[in-house]
Amino acid sequence: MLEIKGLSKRYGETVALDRADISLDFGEIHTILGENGSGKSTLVKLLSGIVSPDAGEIMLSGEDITGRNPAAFQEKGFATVFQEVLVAPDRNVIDNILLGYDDLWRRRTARRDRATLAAQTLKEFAVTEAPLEEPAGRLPLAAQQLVVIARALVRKPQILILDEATAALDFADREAVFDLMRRLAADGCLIIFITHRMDEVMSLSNKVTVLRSGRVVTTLRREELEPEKLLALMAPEMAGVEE
Ligand SMILES: Nc1ncnc2c1ncn2[C@@H]1O[C@H](COP(=O)(O)OP(=O)(O)OP(=O)(O)O)[C@@H](O)[C@H]1O
Repeated sequence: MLEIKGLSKRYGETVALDRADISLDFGEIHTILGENGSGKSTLVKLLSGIVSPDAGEIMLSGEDITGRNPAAFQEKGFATVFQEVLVAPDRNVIDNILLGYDDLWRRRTARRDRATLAAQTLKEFAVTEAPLEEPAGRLPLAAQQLVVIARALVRKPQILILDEATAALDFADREAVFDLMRRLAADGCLIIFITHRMDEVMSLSNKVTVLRSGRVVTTLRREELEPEKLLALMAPEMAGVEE
C-alpha cells in the first residue's frame, strides 16, 4: 500500500498541495482528478522525488520514503511518465528506452540484449512501430511518447504514474496503453493515472481521488463514479451550469 499522509507543498504564497491524505492499493488504477491548478502535477512530482514536501509523509508498504531523491523513488519501483515528451533527441530509440536502466540495476546490458529488450518492451503495447536505430528526436511526437512509456515499462515498475501521458498518442496506441494499464493492474501494479478526460476516468478507474485547490475532496470507488458527480466535486461553482 502507498499511503500519503498530510502531504503539503507550497510555492511562495501558493499552497499547491494542502495536507493531502490518500491511500492507494497495489492492483488498482487510481485516478487523480482535478481542474487546472488543483495540485495534480505537484503530487506527481512529490511521488517522483523531484520535489520534497514541506510537511507530511509518503509511506510505501510501511516504509517512510518521504523526501528521497528521484533515483531512490525509482529503486523503490516508481516510474513516472510526464505529459511533456522527454526524449534525448540525438540518442536512438534503444538508448532512450534504456536510459538510466543499467544505472538503476547497477549492471551492464550487452548491446544485442539492449535491442531485444527495447523491441520486446515496445511490442507489449505499442501499435505504431518506432524504428529502433533512429534518433528519437526525428520521430513524430506520438511515437516519441511511446518511447517514453516504454522507458517506464522496461523497469517493471510496481508503481506506474501516468501524468496526462496518453494525450499525445493516436487513438489505437492510446487504447493499447489503456489495455496495458489494465493488465499491469491485474498483475498487482499500482497505476496512478492523471487525465482530464471523463470517458477515460469512467472506463479505467478503480478509484478516483478528486483534488480541488490543493486539497483532497474525496476518494470514490468505481461503483460510486458518475460523471456529473465528479464534475461537481471538481468545481462546485460550475455544477449545474450549462455550457
Ligand atoms: N514551480 C512552481 N512555482 C510556483 N507555483 C507553482 C509551481 N508549480 C505549481 N505551482 C502552483 O501550484 C498550484 C498547483 O499546480 P499544479 O501544477 O500542481 O496543478 P495541476 O492540477 O497539475 O494543474 P494542470 O492541470 O494545469 O497541470 C497552481 O496554483 C500552480 O500555479
